[in-house]
Amino acid sequence: MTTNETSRRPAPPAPSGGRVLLDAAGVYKSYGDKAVLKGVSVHVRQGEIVGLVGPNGAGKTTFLECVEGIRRPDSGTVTVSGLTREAGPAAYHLAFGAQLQESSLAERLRVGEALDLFAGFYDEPWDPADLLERIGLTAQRRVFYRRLSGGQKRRLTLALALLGRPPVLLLDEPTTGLDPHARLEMWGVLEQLTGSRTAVLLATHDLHEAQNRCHRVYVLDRGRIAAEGPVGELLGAAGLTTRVRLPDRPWTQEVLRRVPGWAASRVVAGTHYAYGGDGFAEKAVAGLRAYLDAPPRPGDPARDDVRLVLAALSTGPTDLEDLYLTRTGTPYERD
Ligand SMILES: Nc1ncnc2c1ncn2[C@@H]1O[C@H](COP(=O)(O)OP(=O)(O)OP(=O)(O)O)[C@@H](O)[C@H]1O
Repeated sequence: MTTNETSRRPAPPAPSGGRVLLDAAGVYKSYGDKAVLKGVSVHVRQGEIVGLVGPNGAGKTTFLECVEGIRRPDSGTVTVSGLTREAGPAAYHLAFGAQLQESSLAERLRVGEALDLFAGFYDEPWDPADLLERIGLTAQRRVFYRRLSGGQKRRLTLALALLGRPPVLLLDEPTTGLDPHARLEMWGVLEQLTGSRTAVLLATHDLHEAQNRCHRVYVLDRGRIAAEGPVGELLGAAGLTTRVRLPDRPWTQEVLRRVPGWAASRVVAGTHYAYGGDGFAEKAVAGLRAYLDAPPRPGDPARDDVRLVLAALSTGPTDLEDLYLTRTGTPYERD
């Protein structure tokens, strides 16, 4: 009657004991009278890949731009590799490599020329030919920038961010627009190149990547950090280890919140997602079946409707998407 969904893939173990290479504390930023960052604190250690996730407009790019020195925070401190922007642009920009959400190069610059040009900014750059090989763009070495596909452009801008062998890497949606092969290659390159040396902070909308590839995540919502930590720990601490997915009805919220272990619900496009701790799914299904077996009482949902809901119901372990749905946006509300 009900479907059991696939199991959760564990997040990689976090490296321990690395130095904090990126330390942002209490960052506030407004555009005019619109407060976008409201006291954001984020740190990333050497060897850590940390995800920054959150809805459109949450402030992820603004935060990265504050770290990159493109924007000046109204208050708060940002230290990258022990430096603040007061060190001056030349010194500060050597402390990190950045791939912006959108960037573009001269249209008639060839891939190889771009790498040679940017390599000139650093004392000990990555060997451009080696980097091209690792990033999978050797065949495009003589191709004009304007002739590259969107995914190839993303790879090139990642290569440019890596060129100075930076201790900190800041990436704004690095895999957006990449096909599945290119995504895997990008992650392979990142994990291989960063090793235990680099601290990586990346903003992404791909929650599965954030969960499977990042040691920790920060969930940013409307300018505030709504959750922070390794995904598995966050789900356990919030009592959100089990998900029940079913069609939403006028009665579902009332019924489910009485089930022992219920922690949260969201309704998205007519589907009700209810979350709870271990064993919640079995209790929720048993609670619904009880309506079919017991004598009907006034106010109970119609049996036929309960049958339909049970037939469409599925259960499974939660993942970052569930944490995201319960920690961002507006809480459960009936229309
Ligand atoms: N230069 C600007 N001037 C005024 N408002 C801005 C500016 N840049 C961004 N904003 C606003 O600040 C808020 C946060 O934007 P930001 O781009 O940081 O969010 P985001 O989390 O990166 O979003 P997305 O996931 O859509 O990329 C949005 O409401 C946006 O409209």
